[in-house]
Amino acid sequence: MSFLGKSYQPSPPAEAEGTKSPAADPSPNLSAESDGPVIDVRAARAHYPTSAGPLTVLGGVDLTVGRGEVVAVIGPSGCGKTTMLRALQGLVRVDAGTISVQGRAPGDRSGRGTGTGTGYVFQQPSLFPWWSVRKNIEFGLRLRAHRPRLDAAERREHADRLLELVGLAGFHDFRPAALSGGMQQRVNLARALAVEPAVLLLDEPFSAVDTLTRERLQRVLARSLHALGTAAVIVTHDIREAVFLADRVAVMSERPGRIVETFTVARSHPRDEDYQHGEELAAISARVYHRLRSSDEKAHASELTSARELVDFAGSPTPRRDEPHA
Ligand SMILES: Nc1ncnc2c1ncn2[C@@H]1O[C@H](COP(=O)(O)OP(=O)(O)OP(=O)(O)O)[C@@H](O)[C@H]1O
Repeated sequence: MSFLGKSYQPSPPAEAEGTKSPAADPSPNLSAESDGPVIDVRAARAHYPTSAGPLTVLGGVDLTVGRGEVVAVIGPSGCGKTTMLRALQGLVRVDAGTISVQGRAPGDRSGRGTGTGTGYVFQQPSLFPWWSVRKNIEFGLRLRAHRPRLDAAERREHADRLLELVGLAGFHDFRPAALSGGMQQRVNLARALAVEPAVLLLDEPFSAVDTLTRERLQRVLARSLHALGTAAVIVTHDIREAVFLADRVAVMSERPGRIVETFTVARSHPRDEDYQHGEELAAISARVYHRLRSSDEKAHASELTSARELVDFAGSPTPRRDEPHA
């Protein structure tokens, strides 16, 4: 895959690096398991215990994500998007239904000790402030438990290539505090990608930056995922962001959340700035918007009815004693 004038390739399977056979320890990106979906969620229900009793948050979520596929999840605030990502990490247990990530239970680190090959990027970058940018990324490389160990020179080279991939070539010696929020989020992304996860989970990753930086980061993310063949689930409130990044946009209902409709974004990658501001993206975004709006209206229909009744009631003049009753 050509990148910024150079060639970036994910690590070859273990055999090519001369240590283990790929069958014994396959790459998450290139494994023999790759026929099935990387994420398979079926009728998943989950709740949080609260002082007022159990709060059902996931109301039967169905979601599949194929190898290298990017799915954006969009839905009203509080509908359970973050909870779904937490369930994919094994941090929230489902009461009913099933979730598998790379054919295993979420968070299952048994077996080959490879984990589920899942990476995370959250709203706020979580970099080690006392380390340089390069060292932060090298930390991600050390987490590649399923890979042959890299020596110091290889780690450095990998880190620099990842920095180049996210458009930060030359910033390797900077400390995070010397970078803008958007640049820090790029480093965060590079560190998450360094693990070479089969799937990256992103929770509103760009909501803390200004519009132009956000759009730049969206392009960086889109081309990085595409270059590495990494599948991703991205939770966002921004419809255009969802459409720009995703192969499919899944719309979630009000809590208890479930996927009520999925839109396919047929446009191939790489997607550029023209696409980001073009009519095609606007048209799909409008369809997603209308779907969100119609489920919002349905969810609030009873509220609206009561509000209307209230207005009717308040609006109807109270008969005065001296007025004749109708
Ligand atoms: N640890 C918890 N204990 C109890 N309730 C929780 C907990 N975490 C979240 N909730 C509740 O679960 C519901 C779903 O929360 P979640 O964060 O998954 O929603 P969301 O769709 O990601 O929201 P937003 O878009 O606002 O970030 C909310 O009503 C929230 O108050």
